[in-house]
Amino acid sequence: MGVRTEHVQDGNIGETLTGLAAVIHERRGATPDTSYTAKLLQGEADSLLKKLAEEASEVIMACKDNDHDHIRYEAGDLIYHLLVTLERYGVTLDELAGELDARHR
Ligand SMILES: N=c1c2ncn([C@@H]3O[C@H](COP(=O)(O)OP(=O)(O)OP(=O)(O)O)[C@@H](O)[C@H]3O)c2ncn1[C@@H]1O[C@H](COP(=O)(O)O)[C@@H](O)[C@H]1O
Repeated sequence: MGVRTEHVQDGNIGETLTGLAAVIHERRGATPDTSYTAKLLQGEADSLLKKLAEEASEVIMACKDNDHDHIRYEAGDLIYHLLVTLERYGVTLDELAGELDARHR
């Protein structure tokens, strides 16, 4: 686990996810030497998928500890790695939104 963020202000989830997904998309063309995201996008697919599973486990462990700040921090890692995974496999955020919307209409 990296340095835990103890105090954060609320944000706008739509803007945040859209902005982060756009940066991740741009990293398709970046060099893996300078960008962790580019390394996940261009390296072995299994390395990314393993990382995704690890991050999910870290969220679960934080929940077991009932540690609010830690849950938020690990959820951030999980969502970031999920966004990288969606980018790598060509699923857009608009598609994801459509999938979720179709379930509660
Ligand atoms: N949002 C993130 C983001 N969240 C998490 N991470 C990385 O995901 C990794 C998480 O790994 P771990 O949980 O294993 O934590 P760790 O501290 O590295 O390792 P351990 O101590 O657990 O062994 C860390 O390397 C984090 O830096 C992220 N890396 C990048 N971004 C964003 O992605 C965009 C592109 O950044 P570059 O990757 O630098 O191009 C930018 O907007 C960044 O802010």
